[in-house]
Order: sequence, then C-alpha cells, then structure tokens
Amino acid sequence: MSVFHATIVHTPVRGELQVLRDCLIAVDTNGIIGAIHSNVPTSASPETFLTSEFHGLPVRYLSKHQFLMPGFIDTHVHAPQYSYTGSGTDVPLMTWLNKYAFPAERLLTSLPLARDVYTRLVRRLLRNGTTTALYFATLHLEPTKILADIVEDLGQRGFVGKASMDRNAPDDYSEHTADAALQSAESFIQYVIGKANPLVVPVITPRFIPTCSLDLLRGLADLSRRYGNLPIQSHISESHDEIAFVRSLHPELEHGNGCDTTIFDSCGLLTPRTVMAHGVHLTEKNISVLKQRGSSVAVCPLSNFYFANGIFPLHEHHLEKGLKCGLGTDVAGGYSPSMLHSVRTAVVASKALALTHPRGKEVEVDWRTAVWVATVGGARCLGIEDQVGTLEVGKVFDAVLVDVGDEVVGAVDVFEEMDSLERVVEKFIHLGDERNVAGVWVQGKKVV
Ligand SMILES: O=c1[nH]c(=O)c2nc[nH]c2[nH]1
Ligand SMILES: [Zn+2]
Repeated sequence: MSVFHATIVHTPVRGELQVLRDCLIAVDTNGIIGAIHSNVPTSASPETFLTSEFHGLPVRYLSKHQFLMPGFIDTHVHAPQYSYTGSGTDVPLMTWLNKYAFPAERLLTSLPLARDVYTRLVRRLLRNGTTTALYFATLHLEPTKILADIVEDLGQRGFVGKASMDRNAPDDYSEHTADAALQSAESFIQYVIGKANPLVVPVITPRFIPTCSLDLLRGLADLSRRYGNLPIQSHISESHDEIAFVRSLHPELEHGNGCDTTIFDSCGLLTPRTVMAHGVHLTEKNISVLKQRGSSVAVCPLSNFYFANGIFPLHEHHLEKGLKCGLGTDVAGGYSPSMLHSVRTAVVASKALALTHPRGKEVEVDWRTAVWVATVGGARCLGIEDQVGTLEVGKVFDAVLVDVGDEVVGAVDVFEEMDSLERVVEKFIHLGDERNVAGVWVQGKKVV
C-alpha cells in the first residue's frame, strides 16, 4: 500500500494531455489505484480524503519538478538482440538477420550469457520507464524460460514469446520440423502458465512467414486456442526483401495484395490478441482484415527507417481507419531501448511522410498522440487497457516518477518563470531519458 501527493500526467483521450495537479493517490495492497483526489493542498490531512484502509500510511510528497505518468508499453522488443543494440545498422533486413540477428540469438544457448543479456535488458527497460513489454526471445526453450524468470524476478509485466522457426533458417538455428517446434512452444507455455503469475504471459511467436511452414503456423494457432486464446505475435509486410521472399515461397498466392495477411489469416493466427510488428506495406484490404479480426500492429518507427523501405502511415491506418496500434522499440533492429525514443521517432516519421504525401501536414502525428499510442494504444493491443495505460481509480498502479529538477543530471532544463507544467512535460518527452526516471512501479510494487 502506498500514498502519494503528486501531479499526474497522462493521455486518457488520444491527442490530449491531461494534467491533474496536487493529487492524493492511494494504491491498495493489490497494486490497484483506490483513490485519486486532485487539487489537495499539501497542508491538508490525507485522512480527510482517504478511506480508513489508507489512514496512517506515510505520504510521499513529490516536488514541483516531479510528476507521475503511466509506464510505457513496448509492443515489440527482441530480447536476445540486446547484446548488439547500437550496432549492426549497415544492411537490409534479410541480410541483417543472417549477419547479426541469428548469430547473436544462437549464442544464447549459453545459459549464463542468456541470463546476463536478459537481466541487463529488463533492467534497462524498467529504468527507461517501460513497465510492460512484449518480448521475442530465441528458439531455445531453457534460455527463454530464463527470460520469463527474469521478467518475473525484476517485477515487470511481460508477455514472453519463445520464437518458432522450421524453414529457411540456418541449420544450427532452426527447429527443423513443425512437430519439434510445436512441442517446444507448448513446453514453454506450460512453464509460464505454471508460474501462475498474472504479470508473466506466454506468447505464441512464429518469427515470420519466411521461416515458418504452413503446418507450423496452423499448429501454433491451434496451441493458442487450446491454451485459452493466448496472445500471438509475429512480423507482417515489413520490407521489400521480406515481401519478395514470401512471394517466391508462395507463388500460388495472388500477390500485390500483401499475402502475409492472407497466410496468417488462413492459418488462424489473426485474433484480437495478435500483435503484428511493422506492417509498413499493408494494403487497404489487409488493414480491413486485421481490423475485422481485432488484431493490431506494433509500429516500430526507428527500425522502419533502417529496414522497411517505407514509413508506417500511423495517421491514416490508426487515427483514420481505426487499426489498433502500439509503439515498439524493436531492439535491436531499432537501436534504442527507450520508448521515449520511439515516441519521438514516430513523430519525426510522420513528418517525413508528410513531406511527400498528397495531404501533407494532415498526416502528421503530434507528440501527445504518440504518447497515447505508447501507453493506452499498447495496452489495447495487448488487451490490458482496463488495467494499464492511464492512472485512474480502478486501474493498476504501473507508473513512472519523472524528475526534471535541477539536481538531476539530464538534458531537460526548466525555466521557472516561463515553463508551464505542460511545457515541462513536452520537454521531458523530447529531451528526457532514464536519468529523469526517479522511480518505477508495476502493479503497485516499486521495481526501480
Ligand atoms: O526487425 C526485425 N527483426 C527481426 O529479428 C526479425 N525477424 C523477422 N523479421 C524481423 N524483423
Ligand atoms: Zn521484430
């Protein structure tokens, strides 16, 4: 249980920043926000506002340069690729997979190395205010169990997928048959379910169509159903080289209409709990299929600049057509593990798109909208919007304490005489980093 006196900053309405000043916030033993009273003077007695269960608790009074906001939700991050984040930015996707991703992932059969890479990543994400992450791991069962253990031990809300591949993968980094891949995926599901920890959820994870046979895709859809409609993640219509490869593998399909969607759909992998990464080349028809199925896209703007041969039209697909979208870092295709970086890059990407778009500035997305996508949007992709994404009574306290005070060594300078609180938040979103993250809570428990 905890009580704060703090300013809350969040985006309950897309495109709008809500700032609630001087809130008395009470978090119960289950990590649920039991009460929020705004405009409470620091001189007031908390007991006047709070029910008896919260009486007598110490109140944490935040300073005027601190505020609470919802934790970020990273809807696409490759945990094993963290070892080379910040490097390997020189080649297109299909070459990059063979040159960097597969070799790095293969190395994590070493359990001590897996433990080291995963511990450092999960800590890094938490320190950056990422309270929920949707993880891709490797093909290997034991190292992926370690990732699930670390997410649990460090207290993050984690959706963890053991990747599956049975074709077009290196000999020593493939599961070779659909049966072997399905068995391993099922063992991982059982391991995570056995934890009975609602914060850690197993995810069905066919890497992408080039590396998964149709038998494997169908079998994974069946596994999802058999275990109560587990979440599903993969990559969809992500780049020219990926699309060309799928075309060569499936000449029987009608092309020009984004056949990734057709294949995933015919195999039963598009569900309301499906989060597909990238989707830069989705067609109108694909979008309408994804929408009908309730599936969503993890938009990874930084990695798209490197691999996608295009920009995801966030304004058109999400704001106009209503496709559910979250933001992802796509470590290590995206070199930054920070969701603040993703937010900024989403804005810059939309501006780049607008430069040559017939509707120009109309397709730009502003920072408030990008923050919404990084919080509420991600929660919707994962089906947890009733729990997280904003700080409201009845939701879970997954929160970040931001500090932009002078004593923090960081890039944000606040000018008392000129900066409104809204402007301070804007500065944090554009210039802030983990040095400004003074505390992080998941389900009411302090994890940073
Ligand atoms: O950005 C990406 N990173 C990956 O690891 C990957 N695998 C398939 N497709 C992918 N795209
Ligand atoms: Zn990816």
